[in-house]
Amino acid sequence: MGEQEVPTGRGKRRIGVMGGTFDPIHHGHLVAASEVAAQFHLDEVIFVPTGQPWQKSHKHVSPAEDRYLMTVIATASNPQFSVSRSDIDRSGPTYTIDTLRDLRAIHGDADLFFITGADALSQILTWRDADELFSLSHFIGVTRPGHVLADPGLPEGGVSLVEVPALAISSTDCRERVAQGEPVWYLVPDGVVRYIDKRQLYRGE
Ligand SMILES: Nc1ncnc2c1ncn2[C@@H]1O[C@H](COP(=O)(O)OP(=O)(O)OP(=O)(O)O)[C@@H](O)[C@H]1O
Ligand SMILES: O=C(O)c1ccc[n+]([C@@H]2O[C@H](COP(=O)([O-])O)[C@@H](O)[C@H]2O)c1
Repeated sequence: MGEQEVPTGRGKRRIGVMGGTFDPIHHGHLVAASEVAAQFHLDEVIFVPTGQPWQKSHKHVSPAEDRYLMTVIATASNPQFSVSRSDIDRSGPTYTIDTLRDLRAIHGDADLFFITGADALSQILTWRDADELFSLSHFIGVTRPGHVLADPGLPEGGVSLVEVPALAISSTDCRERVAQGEPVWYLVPDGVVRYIDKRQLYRGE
């Protein structure tokens, strides 16, 4: 495991921000957050489920409350992990610029590190107010099987590229497996398997 040098204020709290639709949250998300927390000496990682992910508006997305609760269940046992309702409680489409402004308002002068997989990172210049994003947070792009990890042209020093253990898991695949009656044990945390079953998520998709 590498140790990462990143620009930061001395003595400031270091907070990772893991945004995602988490429909459902899976071990790929959790391993990415855990690995970045270790490599970047983060004090905590806040998972932020999206409210209305506008770039997924053509797809069916499960109710925000279900995605929030699955994220809480998945992260509950790790004292470094917490979950924010910021995006699901804000009305309208979810933009990371708003997420980061909300977190900055709450966490004062902490250093923020927004974690994205290689696929999300490659799209980042299409995000709302992309130019301003990089003044609010450092960005960390992580490897993801099937995707090329590269700096998509962010301002100098705005992004770090990090290798994390490869888990070829996607939420899409998990949903399809449930719909077809196939197991998702060990792809998602046990409590999330139980929650999907209890709420009958993804059955008719
Ligand atoms: N297996 C994985 N390894 C590394 N990063 C991942 C992995 N799966 C998702 N991510 C990253 O986690 C963040 C949230 O992802 P998201 O909730 O959209 O999951 P997903 O599996 O990509 O979902 P879907 O298949 O529905 O698009 C994104 O930055 C994404 O790139
Ligand atoms: O800000 C934007 O315009 C924007 C566009 C697409 C995705 N994002 C964020 O990227 C993160 C991963 O998104 P997704 O759709 O891959 O689950 C999540 O925090 C989203 O809010 C943000």
